[in-house]
Amino acid sequence: MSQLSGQDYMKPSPSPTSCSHGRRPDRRGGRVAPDPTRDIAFDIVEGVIVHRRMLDTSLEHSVAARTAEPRDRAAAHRLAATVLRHMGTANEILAPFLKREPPEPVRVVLLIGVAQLLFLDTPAHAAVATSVALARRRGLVPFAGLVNAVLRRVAAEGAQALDGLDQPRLDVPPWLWQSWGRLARPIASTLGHEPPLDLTIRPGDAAPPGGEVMPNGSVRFAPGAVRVVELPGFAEGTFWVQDMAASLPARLLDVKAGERVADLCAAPGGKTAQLACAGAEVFAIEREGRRIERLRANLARLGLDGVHVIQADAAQWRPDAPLDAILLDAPCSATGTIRRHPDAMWIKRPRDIATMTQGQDRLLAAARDMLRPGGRLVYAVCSLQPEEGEQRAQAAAAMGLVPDPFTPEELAFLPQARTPEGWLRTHPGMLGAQGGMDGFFAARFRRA
Ligand SMILES: C[S@@+](CC[C@H](N)C(=O)[O-])C[C@H]1O[C@@H](n2cnc3c(N)ncnc32)[C@H](O)[C@@H]1O
Repeated sequence: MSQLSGQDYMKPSPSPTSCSHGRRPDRRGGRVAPDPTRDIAFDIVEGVIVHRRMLDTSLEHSVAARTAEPRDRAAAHRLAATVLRHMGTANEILAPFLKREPPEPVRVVLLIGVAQLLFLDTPAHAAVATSVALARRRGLVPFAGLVNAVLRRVAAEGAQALDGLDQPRLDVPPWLWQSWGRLARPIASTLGHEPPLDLTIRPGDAAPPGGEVMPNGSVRFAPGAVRVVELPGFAEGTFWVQDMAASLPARLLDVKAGERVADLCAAPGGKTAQLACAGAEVFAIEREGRRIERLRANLARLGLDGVHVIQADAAQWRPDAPLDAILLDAPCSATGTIRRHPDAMWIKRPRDIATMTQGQDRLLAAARDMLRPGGRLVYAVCSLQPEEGEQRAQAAAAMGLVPDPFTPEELAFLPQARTPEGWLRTHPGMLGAQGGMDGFFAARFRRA
C-alpha cells in the first residue's frame, strides 16, 4: 500500500499529547477482539466514499454485516451515517495532524474515530482503542500507531477546534451548496442531526400515542424515540411512515372517490396509499421487481387490496382509457432526503442531475398523453435541485400542459412552501424548530 511508515503521515505534535486513559496500541499485530459494529461501519463508509456505492448497497456488500446481530447492524448504520453527516468537518479536524494524504482505508478508520470522539458519546479511550484495533483488523498494522497518535490529539484538541469551524458549509460538497443558492445555509444547518419520524395516519384511524401532530396532520416522533414496528396499530395497518413533505403532492392532487388515477412511480407506496384511501381507483406503476414486492407488501399491510399494481416502465405503459388524474413522483437525485441519506451527498455528481432531467421529461410527456382533457397531473420530486423542480415545471408547460397553481387556501397550513408561481417548495430548514422536513418540489397541471 505504501513504502512510507505511519509516522511519515503525522505532523509532529508541539507538545506531547496527554491522554491518560488512552491505551497503547497492541504492537504485536496479533489477534484483536471482534467488533462487528465498527467493521460494518468501515465497510459502509469505504463503500460510499471509495466505491461511490449508496449506504444501503454498501451494507449489503459488507461481509461482516451478513452474520451480525441486528443490534450491531443498527449501531454500524448510525456510526456510518454520523461519519457521512460530518465528513467535511472531520476532514478539517484531521488536516492539521496529517503531513500527507493517508491511504483511503486509513482515512476511513480516522473518520470513524473522529465521529466517535466528537459527534457521538463514545468515551475517548474507547474511540481511540477501537479505531486502532479496527486498523489492525483491516490489515493496516503499519498505520496503527498513526491512528493512535492522531486520534489522541483529536481527543485532546478536537472539541475546541470545532468551535472555529463553519460546520454546515464544510459538511456539504461545494457544488451542492452552490446549487441551493440562498437556501444553502438553512438546509445545511439541519443536516448534522437525525431527522424525526413522521407517520401518515389512515383516515378514520387513531394515531399511536405520544407523537406531535404537525400542521398537515402527520404525526411526528423524535429521532430514535420509537420503533415503528412496535407502535400500536402497525400490524393493523393504521399508519405508514412518510415524511410530512412527502405527503403533500398526493394531497394536492385532490382526488375524488371513484376517479381513475395513476401513480406512475409508485414504490414503496406511501403516495399510492394516500390516493387509494381517498377512494380513487388507483393504477400503481412501478418498474423495479424488488420494489414491486415491497409495494405489494405495504399495501397489503394497510388493507388496500383494490389497487392495480402493474410492473411496467411508466414512459411506455398506457391505460386502456384516459385518466382523471396522475401523480408523477419522478425518480430524481433525491437530494431532498439527504437528512436520512447523507451518503447521497458524497455519491451524486452534477452530471447525474442532467441524466435525471431527461428521464423526468420523458415521464412528463407520457403522463400528459395518459390524461383525459381537463385531467390533472401533479409532478413531484424529492429533490432540492432547481433543474429537477422549477425547471421541469417550465418544461411541462412548454409541452402544452396548463399550469394549475396551488391556491393559498390549499397551502394555508404551510404558506411558506408556496412559491410565487403557485408551486410547492419545501426544504429541511422549513419548520426547523419542529424538526424540519424533506425537500420536495411539486407543481400541478391540467391537460388542455
Ligand atoms: C421517488 S421513488 C417513488 C416513491 C413513491 N412514490 C412513494 O411515495 O412511496 C421513484 C420510484 O420510481 C420507480 N421508477 C423509476 N423509473 C421508473 C419508470 N420509468 N417507470 C416506473 N417506475 C419507475 C423507481 O423504481 C422508484 O421506486
